[in-house]
Amino acid sequence: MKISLLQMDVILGHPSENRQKVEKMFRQTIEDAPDVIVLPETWNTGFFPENVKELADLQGEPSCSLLSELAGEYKVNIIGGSIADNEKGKVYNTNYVFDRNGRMISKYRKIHLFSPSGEHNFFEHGDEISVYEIDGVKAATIICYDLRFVELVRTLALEGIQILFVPAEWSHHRLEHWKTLLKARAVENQMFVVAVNGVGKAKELKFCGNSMIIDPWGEVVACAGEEEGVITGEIDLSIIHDIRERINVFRDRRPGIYKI
Ligand SMILES: NC(=O)CCC(=O)C(=O)O
Repeated sequence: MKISLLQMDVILGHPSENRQKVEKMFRQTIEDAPDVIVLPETWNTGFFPENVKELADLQGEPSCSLLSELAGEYKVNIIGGSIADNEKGKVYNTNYVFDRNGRMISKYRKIHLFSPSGEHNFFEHGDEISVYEIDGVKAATIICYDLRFVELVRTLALEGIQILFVPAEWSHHRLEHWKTLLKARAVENQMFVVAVNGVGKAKELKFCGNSMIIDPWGEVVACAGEEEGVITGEIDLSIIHDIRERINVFRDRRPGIYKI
């Protein structure tokens, strides 16, 4: 499976420019013939302007129509990063996923809002996980700060996912946390982790890029720098079977002892 990561410099507070940018980057990327294209967090508004409620999409529109059309036209799966999404006056940080026919197959709302930036004062949190299949492979999306919650990712692993997608707008101050936590989630859950971060700045906040694909052994398959651009990597899903044969942590777990 070939996966392309759109590492964007999202323009804070300018959704229509960001949609144009996504379309342009997407059309460049498609020349690599990927099976899956992944976007970063809040790529419509940026993370996040004070007037996010006014700028947010209305129940996914117009961003969902754009992604659905691109997915259908180019017959490619799209993990739509996340968008600020206004539903009945409440704003959610929402991931939508589209299959090769342009059909929406998953909707996930960020469960853990990043309180140090006051995200909880502007957004509502989601309450549900969403597991989906792309080309027959079980996968799920979590969003940025969700990465710190080991319980959430283990829950998804126990649902049988093989690929975890992580759109983000992660701060440069915590670049080492980003790299370490992505690797840890891949190794401890014996799955692929595909993480797409932003670059550039939103006011004082600088994002660290370093979008990457990590295999279940913790090896980095592809990694971006700190500039806007696209990276593509190929993953071999048979590695999962191999590692679980050799070190079967799912068989050896002792859930009766754990408090979570
Ligand atoms: N957008 C976010 O959720 C930011 C999370 C972050 O930077 C972190 O350190 O966690």
